[in-house]
Amino acid sequence: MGSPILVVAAALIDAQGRCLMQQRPVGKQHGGLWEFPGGKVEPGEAPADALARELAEELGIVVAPAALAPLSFAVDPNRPGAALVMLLYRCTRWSGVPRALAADALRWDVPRALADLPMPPVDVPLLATLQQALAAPAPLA
Ligand SMILES: Nc1nc2c([nH]c(=O)n2[C@@H]2O[C@H](COP(=O)(O)OP(=O)(O)OP(=O)(O)O)[C@@H](O)[C@H]2O)c(=O)[nH]1
Repeated sequence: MGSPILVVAAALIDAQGRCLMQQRPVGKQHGGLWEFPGGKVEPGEAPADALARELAEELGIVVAPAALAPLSFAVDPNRPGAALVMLLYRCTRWSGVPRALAADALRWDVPRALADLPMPPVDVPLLATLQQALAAPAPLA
């Protein structure tokens, strides 16, 4: 197996505790499935910088890398050649209104409802972790 592919993704959470998922365009790998916005880390790029770049490209929003809080990670070994490692960050602060610049559709909903959507296998445990994190009492500031 070669080097893992590193993918960064964001759980954008609004004031009502809803999370944003986007639908991958039909024709791409995982086309039609619902995923967290994000993408591959480029060589030499810090993960949070890569995610801020992807969120600007895909949603047209501005996010400070410091506003991206690591939440969890998961490994998708279900690929030829190399495993995919996905780092999920939680984010509650951004500027702009997310638009579907790279996806077929966007959807805001509570994690419990999003779990019914078809999604890539690596997203399933990450969404479950997010659901638990949002259900837990808020940490002391
Ligand atoms: N952004 C994102 N990608 C995911 C998720 N789950 C998951 O398996 N992936 C996979 O991780 C990879 C993300 O890379 P990407 O979004 O830059 O891929 P891409 O095909 O759009 O870009 P590329 O054409 O430049 O390779 C894809 O293979 C995608 O299917 C997820 O929740 N969010």
